[in-house]
Amino acid sequence: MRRVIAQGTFDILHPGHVHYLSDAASLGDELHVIIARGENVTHKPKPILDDRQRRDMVAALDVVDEAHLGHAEDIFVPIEKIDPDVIVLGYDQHHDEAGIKAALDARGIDCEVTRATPREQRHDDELLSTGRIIDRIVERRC
Ligand SMILES: Cc1cc2nc3c(=O)[nH]c(=O)nc-3n(C[C@H](O)[C@H](O)[C@H](O)COP(=O)(O)O)c2cc1C
Ligand SMILES: Nc1ncnc2c1ncn2[C@@H]1O[C@H](COP(=O)(O)OP(=O)(O)OP(=O)(O)O)[C@@H](O)[C@H]1O
Repeated sequence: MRRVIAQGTFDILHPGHVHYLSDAASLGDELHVIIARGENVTHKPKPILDDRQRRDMVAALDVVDEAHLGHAEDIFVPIEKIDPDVIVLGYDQHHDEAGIKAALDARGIDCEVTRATPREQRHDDELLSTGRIIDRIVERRC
């Protein structure tokens, strides 16, 4: 049984999220997804949807075996519990593979770190970013 971890904010789901999670699921037998706590999202505007709603929507996707709310202070706590064989970073995530791998090694967690592929736009007007969906809502409804 090869366990895989994917992670992210997942605020307002779109086909890019489904692509990332399907890509991650294809690398093993069981996909666990860690949902970032809103309080820890500091590199972009805070999510619109709360932690539990984002977790519940990710958990409802067919490719996902289990969705976990992230830890508030230590991102390695859920990883130690899940004990994955591979962690799949998103294609555009700011985390650096070597840095994560070194931190895992320092904690005695033996696991690969790899990166997912991007999903290209399939038709004009397809929105593959939560930020762009929010921009369009503001443009059309405000
Ligand atoms: C391996 C890994 C584990 C993570 N675990 C947690 C966690 O337990 N709690 C949390 O709030 N954020 C956690 N994060 C951070 C977020 O999931 C995410 O990296 C960050 O918010 C960027 O998400 P975005 O790609 O949706 O912008 C983790 C990140 C990585 C790379
Ligand atoms: N078009 C896409 N193709 C592949 N993966 C994607 C795509 N869009 C988002 N993801 C992945 O989904 C995960 C969660 O993404 P996130 O919640 O940051 O969504 P986002 O739409 O990129 O958000 P924002 O527009 O606010 O930056 C990340 O790992 C990201 O790389």
